[in-house]
Amino acid sequence: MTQKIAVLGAGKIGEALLSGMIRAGWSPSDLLVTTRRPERAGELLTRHGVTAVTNAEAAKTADTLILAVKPQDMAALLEELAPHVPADRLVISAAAGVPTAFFEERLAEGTPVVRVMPNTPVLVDEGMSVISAGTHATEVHLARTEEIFQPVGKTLRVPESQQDAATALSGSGPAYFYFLVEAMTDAGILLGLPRDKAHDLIVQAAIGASVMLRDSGEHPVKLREAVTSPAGTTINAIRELERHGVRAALIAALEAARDRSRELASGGDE
Ligand SMILES: NC(=O)C1=CN([C@@H]2O[C@H](COP(=O)(O)OP(=O)(O)OC[C@H]3O[C@@H](n4cnc5c(N)ncnc54)[C@H](O)[C@@H]3O)[C@@H](O)[C@H]2O)C=CC1
Ligand SMILES: O=C(O)[C@@H]1CCC=N1
Repeated sequence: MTQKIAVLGAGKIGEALLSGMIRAGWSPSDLLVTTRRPERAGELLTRHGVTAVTNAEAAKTADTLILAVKPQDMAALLEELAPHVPADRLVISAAAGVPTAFFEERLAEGTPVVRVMPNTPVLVDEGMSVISAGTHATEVHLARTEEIFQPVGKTLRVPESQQDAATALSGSGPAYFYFLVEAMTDAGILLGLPRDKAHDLIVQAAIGASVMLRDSGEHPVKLREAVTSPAGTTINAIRELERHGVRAALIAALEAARDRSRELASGGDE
């Protein structure tokens, strides 16, 4: 069997994965992409040297298919693919919400399906890809999936019942941090700093805090306490964050993301 990998629906996350696989040493000649628009196929060829084919050709020639279209487009893609996917192909879905059963019902009996929730930091090899096996996916299929996703960050296996929560925390997670940086940069403007300086200060605080969280082994409460001097500046800010219900807002926000992931289980409602 060929060892080709095809990314079907090479948009933001599909291209991020593609670039990661090339950085990790996959030869562009062993990779295929499918796109809806010919201009997009041209862009991917120029940027990554990867050839675009039709979905049917990808299904016939690649041993691993990574489906990276929107949940709302997944039913149509599967309808197009199903007649061409032999049951020995590994089908990996990166779509939010859509359960492995959705694919299994539409593909040949016995097709191994793995559900993965990556996030955009795969672009800088700092992604997190949360992985769950479908009914027919074995250790071999999970290991193959990890081989693809580990070079672009970390991987974590979870039972599929935890994927909607993982999507809310990890798939969407980077967006919350960008939102916070944006809001804190606005605060810097209010305090009279030029925007570029405010941005640099907040980004470096975020990087420093992230590295300490990752490398110190300390609980975040301990790290925050070390910043919070008695009768100092930080505690005044923390009091305002608590007064404005930021903790509750974050809990509600992630719950809403989890709920949307659940709604997308049937391929979404557009
Ligand atoms: N953007 C993100 O941070 C993450 C996205 N995802 C998932 O990845 C999937 C894609 O999301 P994005 O990359 O953000 O969306 P996107 O809209 O950038 O990419 C989807 C691509 O699929 C193409 N497409 C649609 N139908 C097609 C078909 N039948 N054949 C070939 N190409 C087709 C579209 O033209 C588009 O380029 C979604 O299911 C999303 O839930 C998962 C984790 C993170
Ligand atoms: O917003 C979304 O639906 C996708 C899935 C996780 C991150 N982006």
